[in-house]
Amino acid sequence: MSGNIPGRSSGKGQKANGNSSGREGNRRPNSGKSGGASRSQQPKTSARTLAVKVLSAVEQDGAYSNLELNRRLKEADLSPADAGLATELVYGTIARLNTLDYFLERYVAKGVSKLQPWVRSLLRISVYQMIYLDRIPEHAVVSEAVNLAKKLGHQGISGMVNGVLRNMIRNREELRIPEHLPVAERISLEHSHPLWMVERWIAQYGEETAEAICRANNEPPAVSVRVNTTMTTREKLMHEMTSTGAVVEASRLSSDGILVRSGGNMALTSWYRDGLFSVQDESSMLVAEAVAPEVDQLVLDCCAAPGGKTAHMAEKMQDRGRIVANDVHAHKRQLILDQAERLGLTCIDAVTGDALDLNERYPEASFDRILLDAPCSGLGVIRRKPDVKWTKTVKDIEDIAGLQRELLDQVAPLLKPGGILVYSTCTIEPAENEDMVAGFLNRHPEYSPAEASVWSESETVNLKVVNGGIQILPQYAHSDGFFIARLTKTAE
Ligand SMILES: C[S@@+](CC[C@H](N)C(=O)[O-])C[C@H]1O[C@@H](n2cnc3c(N)ncnc32)[C@H](O)[C@@H]1O
Repeated sequence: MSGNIPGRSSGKGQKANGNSSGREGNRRPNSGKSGGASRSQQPKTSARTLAVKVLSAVEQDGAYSNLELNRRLKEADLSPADAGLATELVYGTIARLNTLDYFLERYVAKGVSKLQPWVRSLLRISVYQMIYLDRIPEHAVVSEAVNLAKKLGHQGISGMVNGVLRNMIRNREELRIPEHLPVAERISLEHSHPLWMVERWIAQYGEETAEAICRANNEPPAVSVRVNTTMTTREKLMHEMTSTGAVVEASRLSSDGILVRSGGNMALTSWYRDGLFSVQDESSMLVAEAVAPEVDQLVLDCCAAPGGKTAHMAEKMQDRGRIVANDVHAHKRQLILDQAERLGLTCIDAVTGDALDLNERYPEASFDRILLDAPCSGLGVIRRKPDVKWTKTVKDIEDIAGLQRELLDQVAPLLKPGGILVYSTCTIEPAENEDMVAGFLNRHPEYSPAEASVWSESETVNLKVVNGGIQILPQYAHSDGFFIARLTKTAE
């Protein structure tokens, strides 16, 4: 027998029903002051019922877990603690899916895949609580599951659920990953990632780094905010936050970033409403730092929505100059405009169109800076979006790399000689990152890596810069996995 399955640190040792979702950041729903003004009557549903319904909809209807969860939380009017538990159960169960099924498979006579989706979800959330949330007593897990099975199904199903869970508790010693598995299989089960992904990362990064990536992907993401430097300074804002009891520290990655160790849901604060900051991951803040736009410059943001990095660049330009913020989806234009308005930024011109056609809309050598924050496989943000692990395929990576290559080629002529082109992704896949940039530099001899001094202010100084690019892995600074390359066009 090998060692215990690593538990989620956020879940261990907290009070039952504590708001422990741990997955903070911009997707955490209904935490902080939420919960509804009047909960004098019984809530319409329980945390576990809600979690089962969300997970079943994700599996059966292909619903997005965050959207489905937010929608149901809004309808349900749960207490903040129960909303936190429902959130933890949904994201935790998705994050640990293959490991939970591995254990369940031995105890479900007809096989996990033959169960009705809601029964499968109920068993999964129950085993998740047993293994990863030791604050909830096992007898409570079983009785909650049995009651829920009676409510949603019938006597036969509740009997089966009772039998499976009690049997697992009786044989708790067996809820371990066996020793002597091939290394990729062990990592896949211990850290709950698909085998193909683990094998791919071992081939690309080696065993030790691949395991560290997988381990980091199960950590709760940190909460960080980016100061709107057109309105205040990091020091002033940190001082204000601290004076209200929040625990904050300066980001060591970005000079505009603040890490919020505790302080509730930042998106519900008056500072956020008044535009003093935006909620953003630290790695992602480094993208605008790499662009380093200057006052009065003309900047093109090719794939801009929802506009986080556009706004950061506008702040860096002290809102002077012009940023063309383009996105292919018409409905996302409003997201960019809303951000700009909240942050009091007026230099952003939000436009709709395919970035592959930008070179038909603008003359060659128009822009001082170009940002291509490309659509990507998203394998750097698994902590925030665990579904990505189970939905992405090798084919998706190949397809998106094809689009990235075309996008780069199409926007390249639009940069002025001497200008800066930044290419970034929130993935850790070399085919979309360093290999993509190496290929681009081969096809475009007019481009070369730009000087890398922009990185020297931050902790990224220790990262290897290859072809003008840095690869941040999620375990380096406990921020999102990101790739950022900074290229320049020579005069000819
Ligand atoms: C990684 S996100 C950009 C995030 C954004 N830079 C930010 O910081 O908020 C990629 C964006 O590319 C857009 N997109 C995808 N394909 C595109 C295309 N062919 N042309 C323009 N935008 C595209 C998507 O709608 C998505 O909003």
